[in-house]
Amino acid sequence: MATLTFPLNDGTRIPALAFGTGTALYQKDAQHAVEVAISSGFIHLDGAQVYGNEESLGAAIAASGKPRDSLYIVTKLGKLPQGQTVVESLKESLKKLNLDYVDLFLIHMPVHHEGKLKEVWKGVEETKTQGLAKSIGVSNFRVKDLEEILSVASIIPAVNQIEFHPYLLKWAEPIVEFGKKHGIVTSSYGGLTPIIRHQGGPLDPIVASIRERLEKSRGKPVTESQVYVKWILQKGVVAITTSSNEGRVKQYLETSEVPDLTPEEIASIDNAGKQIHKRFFNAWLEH
Ligand SMILES: NC(=O)C1=CN([C@@H]2O[C@H](COP(=O)(O)OP(=O)(O)OC[C@H]3O[C@@H](n4cnc5c(N)ncnc54)[C@H](O)[C@@H]3O)[C@@H](O)[C@H]2O)C=CC1
Ligand SMILES: O=CCc1c[nH]c2ccccc12
Repeated sequence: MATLTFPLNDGTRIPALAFGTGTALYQKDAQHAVEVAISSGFIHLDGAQVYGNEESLGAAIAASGKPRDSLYIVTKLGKLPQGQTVVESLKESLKKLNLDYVDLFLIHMPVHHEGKLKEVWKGVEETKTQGLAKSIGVSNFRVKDLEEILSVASIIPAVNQIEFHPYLLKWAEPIVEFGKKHGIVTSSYGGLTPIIRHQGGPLDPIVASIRERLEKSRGKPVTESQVYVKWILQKGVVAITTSSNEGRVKQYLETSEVPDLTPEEIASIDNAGKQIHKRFFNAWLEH
């Protein structure tokens, strides 16, 4: 089955389902997990400087034997050491990844660059101009952070990666809508939170019944995690998940075979999700 992709504002396309490397499951060594993900069919791999495992991501890419242009590799800029430029920082990452370019380069967190965000964005633009990154974007940006860089941007960010699940929808929806207005695709992490980090909430019976309906319609097993991934994708949001369990890796990819949720089902998840506000990453975003 063809990989679902979303168009970006720079003419490229981003694969809608991604495998993440920023988890305590792998810590400094994501090589095995990424090898399993690639051999299972993932092409979009989400890395970051702060994960401290770019070498192992690079080793898995090399071991896969896949042509470079068949994979979609992301890394994120961490705090910049005094005196280092953004271009120099990405070059260091590329060395660790053993790559000539990344497909997408993101500012990981605006709080890493207090008072210097505009300057840093200009540096990120330079990485694209030099061909070190095909696309550029941001992560954990609120509307006010996006507005700050848009005020100086020659290149509009292509992507904003944020925590996104129904229990954070009230917070995230205005960011997604702002992104749509400005041609910025939202990418999500933490999407399985209602299953793995906040069970027992109002979504549980609703998603259980949607899962059952989809399973009957598909004629093959459907899991609740696939329902959440479907919900994310049908909102036009990229879904980043991860697992060291091969069965779950394959299950994420099989989401493409699951029938669509109806507009009513999506609305029922939205409404139940909005009854609660839960954030599990980057607590500073609450302030
Ligand atoms: N930009 C940022 O600040 C952040 C980015 N990320 C990126 O997102 C990636 C995905 O991370 P998460 O959001 O934590 O992913 P997630 O919310 O999809 O959770 C993944 C975890 O859930 C487990 N899981 C999956 N299905 C399950 C099930 N049915 N029952 C029980 N457990 C199940 C997996 O084995 C894995 O441990 C990271 O690896 C990283 O690349 C993550 C956090 C912050
Ligand atoms: O990307 C966000 C979550 C994360 C995973 N590992 C680290 C290490 C340092 C900062 C954030 C994270």
